[in-house]
Amino acid sequence: MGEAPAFCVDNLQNGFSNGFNLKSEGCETSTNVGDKTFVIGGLNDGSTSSIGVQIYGKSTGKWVIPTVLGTKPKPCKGHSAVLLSEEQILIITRGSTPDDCIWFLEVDTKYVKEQKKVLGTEVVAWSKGVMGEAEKPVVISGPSGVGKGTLINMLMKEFPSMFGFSVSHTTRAPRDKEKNGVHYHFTERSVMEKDIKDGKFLEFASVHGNLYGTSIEAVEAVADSGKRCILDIDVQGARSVRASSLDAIFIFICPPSMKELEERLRARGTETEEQILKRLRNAEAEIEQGKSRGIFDHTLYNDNLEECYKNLRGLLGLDGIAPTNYKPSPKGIDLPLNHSVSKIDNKILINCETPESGNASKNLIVLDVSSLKGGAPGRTRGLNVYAIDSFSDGFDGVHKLS
Ligand SMILES: Nc1ncnc2c1ncn2[C@@H]1O[C@H](COP(=O)(O)OP(=O)(O)OP(=O)(O)O)[C@@H](O)[C@H]1O
Ligand SMILES: Nc1nc2c(ncn2[C@@H]2O[C@H](COP(=O)(O)O)[C@@H](O)[C@H]2O)c(=O)[nH]1
Repeated sequence: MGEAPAFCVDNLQNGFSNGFNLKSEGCETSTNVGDKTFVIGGLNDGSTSSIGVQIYGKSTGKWVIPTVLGTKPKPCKGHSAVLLSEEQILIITRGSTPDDCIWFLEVDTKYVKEQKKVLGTEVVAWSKGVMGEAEKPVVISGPSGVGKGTLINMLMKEFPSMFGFSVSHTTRAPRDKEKNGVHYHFTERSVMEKDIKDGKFLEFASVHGNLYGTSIEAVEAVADSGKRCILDIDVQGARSVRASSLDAIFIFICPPSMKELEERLRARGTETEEQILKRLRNAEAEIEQGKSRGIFDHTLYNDNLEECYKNLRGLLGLDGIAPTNYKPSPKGIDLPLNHSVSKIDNKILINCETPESGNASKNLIVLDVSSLKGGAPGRTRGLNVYAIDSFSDGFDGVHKLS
């Protein structure tokens, strides 16, 4: 802390960043946000550069290396940075795949502010941009044995290309037939506690004597596959996610009675007598919290399984949708290496040059950021992209890319 970073460009204090907070040449950019300058970029190995973040305090005259949360962009051939608001910087990477070129660096969002308090350091958070109106994640909660897993399996079986499961971490021992990385990431408590401390979890809770948690990576992996994320978490976890910026639908599954819940837990045969009694004791409090206001958008009673599943399908807007007709949303934009970036209101204009028979023909890609949703931890949804073709030879037409 305090020393200028190795990749620092000259003259930062003398106006390195231009008046539009936009710079697209070289392997690093600098963006002014309030009295801080965010220098993004880094060490260049000749062909690609890895994206690091350093903060220069204009009033303190000191450099700070922040805690960086979320998965950062892969090494690329440079990037452009555009200040969207006092909260976030849009990063467009060069030489990346179409699904990996639009990123957001959150510098002062609600999530970043909270994490600054928790971690006691400067914090920034990466969130990848997702094209189009990706559907909200679905949080399913309810007492142990109520049938959450059964209902989720039915959804995933009927709509395999639509839903993806957020694989949680847990310190509990695997049951017969449970596979590491599929049902859970089974982990040591000390490892999980360190990862929690390092900000890798969207939420975590102590449930029935073990630690359970949803990693940011688990949710991002599903979003990256173009699928709608389903989380199976307890009520404490649901409350934490509700307080986060993950804009989700929250559904509480309620048993028809405690007697029926006990019978289901016993019939499942996966817990010892002591564990069954502990889960039943906890169930009463969970049901009470589940019914209280403020966490859940919907409650479904799982008495008859088929009926409950039909209601769940209805809630998620799946009635009348043929599973085979579902196509994951478009993945991204194919940007040429040479492009320049500018901003007008909520539109980011990307000028792409393609040399054709001696004449440079230009295409303009318009990135509409007026309807962004979600953000770190997780993905930023709602990016819309339009292309305007060959405007050097005259207007050729507009077409929507997402
Ligand atoms: N409507 C239902 N009627 C009868 N049995 C059911 C019903 N729904 C689920 N079950 C059965 O109840 C048992 C518990 O279901 P499941 O494992 O899906 O619960 P869960 O809520 O995911 O539990 P946990 O939170 O412990 O993972 C399973 O054996 C399942 O087959
Ligand atoms: N807060 C969280 N709760 C979770 C998560 N993953 C699962 N769970 C909940 O734990 C109980 C017990 O699950 P089991 O597999 O041991 O029967 C159940 O209510 C789950 O919903 C998580 O990541 N975070």
